[in-house]
Amino acid sequence: MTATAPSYPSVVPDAAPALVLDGITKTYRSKAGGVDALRGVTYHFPRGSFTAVMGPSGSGKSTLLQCAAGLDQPTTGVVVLGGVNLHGLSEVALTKLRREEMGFVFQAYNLLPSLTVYDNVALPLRLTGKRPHRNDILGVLEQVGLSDKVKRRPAELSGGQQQRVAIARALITKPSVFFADEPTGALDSNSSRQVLTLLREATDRAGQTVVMVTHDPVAAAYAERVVFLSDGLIAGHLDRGTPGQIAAAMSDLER
Ligand SMILES: Nc1ncnc2c1ncn2[C@@H]1O[C@H](COP(=O)(O)OP(=O)(O)OP(=O)(O)O)[C@@H](O)[C@H]1O
Repeated sequence: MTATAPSYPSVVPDAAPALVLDGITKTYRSKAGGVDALRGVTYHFPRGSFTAVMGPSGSGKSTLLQCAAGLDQPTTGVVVLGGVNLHGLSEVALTKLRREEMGFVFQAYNLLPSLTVYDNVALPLRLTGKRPHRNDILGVLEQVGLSDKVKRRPAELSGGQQQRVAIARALITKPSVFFADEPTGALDSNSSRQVLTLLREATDRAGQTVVMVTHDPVAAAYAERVVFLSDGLIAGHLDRGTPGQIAAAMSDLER
């Protein structure tokens, strides 16, 4: 891939972190025995930061994201998002928090095939009982460069365009934290660059926080910090690394 190096934010992160992981462990139990996917992860994600999470296959990246977003429960430890401790929240309260404060961008775009682009983007507002305003929907679609695709259905779009719809859908609720799991995994370099630039802008312009799991050092270089996981633990971090430096750090981990 040949993405150009991103610029970094002038935003100074607030003192209160957007997201806190405190002593997170996660053990999956199965008939074959337990798997310790996370073995004690403590990390503060500053407000307005863009953090990439990398690590070898099976190191616990997706598990970390799932626990941080309240999609799965840690075995022990605490997740605090925007000052709210997720532990002990009812499923209803957690769903509300997810819909209002979190945006999700996954490798599979998860758009509803029967809805138009416009209605896919309006959906999160409808789910929270808010009336979507046409100008707001058109505004985010313009932001992601899809003003001319409003009436299309997902199957009539390229992968990169579908992912940009998914980002518009995540942007519409103005979430404080974006969780992205391999958001460019299925995209070519040009589409990847567009998607990563949108995530970068969410932090730089709107002060939102992005946590992105990726295998791709070029994608990770859009973040100001890469946190490396190894065997369920944070093994270190790299600030403002180039793709080459990030790839070298990954090779060291995989040795
Ligand atoms: N539902 C599950 N049941 C049992 N074990 C699981 C489950 N989900 C994940 N694991 C195990 O937990 C560990 C961490 O998995 P996880 O998917 O978080 O890793 P990852 O770093 O995201 O991997 P990859 O890069 O391959 O996607 C692995 O050993 C995996 O096999």
